[in-house]
Amino acid sequence: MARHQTTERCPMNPDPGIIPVLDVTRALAGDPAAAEDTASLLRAASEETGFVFIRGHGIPASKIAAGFAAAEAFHSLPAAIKNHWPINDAMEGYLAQGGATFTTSPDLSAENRSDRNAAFFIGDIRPDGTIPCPDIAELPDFRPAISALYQAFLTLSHALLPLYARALRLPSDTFEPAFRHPMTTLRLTHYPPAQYQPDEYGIAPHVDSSFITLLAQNPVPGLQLRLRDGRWTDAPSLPDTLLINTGDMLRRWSNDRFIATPHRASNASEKDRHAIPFFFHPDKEYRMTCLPGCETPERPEGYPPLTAAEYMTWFNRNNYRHMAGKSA
Ligand SMILES: O=C(O)CCC(=O)C(=O)O
Ligand SMILES: [Fe+2]
Repeated sequence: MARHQTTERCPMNPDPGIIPVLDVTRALAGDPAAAEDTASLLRAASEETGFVFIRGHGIPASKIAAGFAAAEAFHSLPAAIKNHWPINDAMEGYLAQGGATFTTSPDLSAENRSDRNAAFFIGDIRPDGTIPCPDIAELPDFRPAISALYQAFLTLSHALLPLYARALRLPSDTFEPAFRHPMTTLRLTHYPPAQYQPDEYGIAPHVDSSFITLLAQNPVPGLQLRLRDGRWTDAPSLPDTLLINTGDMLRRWSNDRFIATPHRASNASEKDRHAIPFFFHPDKEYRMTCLPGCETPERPEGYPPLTAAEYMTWFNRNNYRHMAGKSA
């Protein structure tokens, strides 16, 4: 089997080459040489860009299309129906436009306007293995389509863990004990066409709390990343790929070796933008202590050990208005 792998330039990106495109087909099929090559490309992407498109991820296009169809149908329902599942303290349910503004850090989000998106959040898998996606009488396809997509994202996230371990030059099974009952959220986000005011966004600048986030986008682009030099650049919606980014937990756990790149999204088009991110976090009680090899003389250990749950409490309090002042 050929060992050589390349990252492609991204043809639709106005700043070409910023987000590498990585074909993970052979690595996920278990070819060890391909896994090493893929891991080293993932290392470069995680150290420099924090975002990478992946191809060959194995999730059928039809499953993703069915997920988007279900998400679009949900967001088209009357508000009175959507509000049957109001967002709760576990961050599950429907958050209408106006409910959230990301304020992760003042240098990312000094403004105070509400984000111009509406979102439906499906949270952690229950102890009996159920995906907590409601049955919606008006939309019989909703639960099956969304549960299937959730499951596919979860399976893929687990499959990527050995590559992330190798990318950090650690044994392939390093992350297994941390992801036995991962905290996971699937978010169905709708960015309607809108006239944006200055300092107003579809989703304001932020970093994700996750270990990694997997993102599916409909064909309407709108995501932007802040590069290391401070410039913002557009990310395209690239067909047949998923976009993966490093979240803040992996950044912290790797002692800043892998970067969590600030990003934001808006919809300046006349079409509806839909995005479906899947946030993959370690087990609640798993204590993240600086990963081996991430402590160097130039970069001495900077972060005290913290459980994933402790981190999430901090993150949610700082990022969602309805959680302000609440304890976990
Ligand atoms: O809409 C997008 O493309 C990205 C959304 C995002 O960054 C998020 O939900 O955390
Ligand atoms: Fe994000």
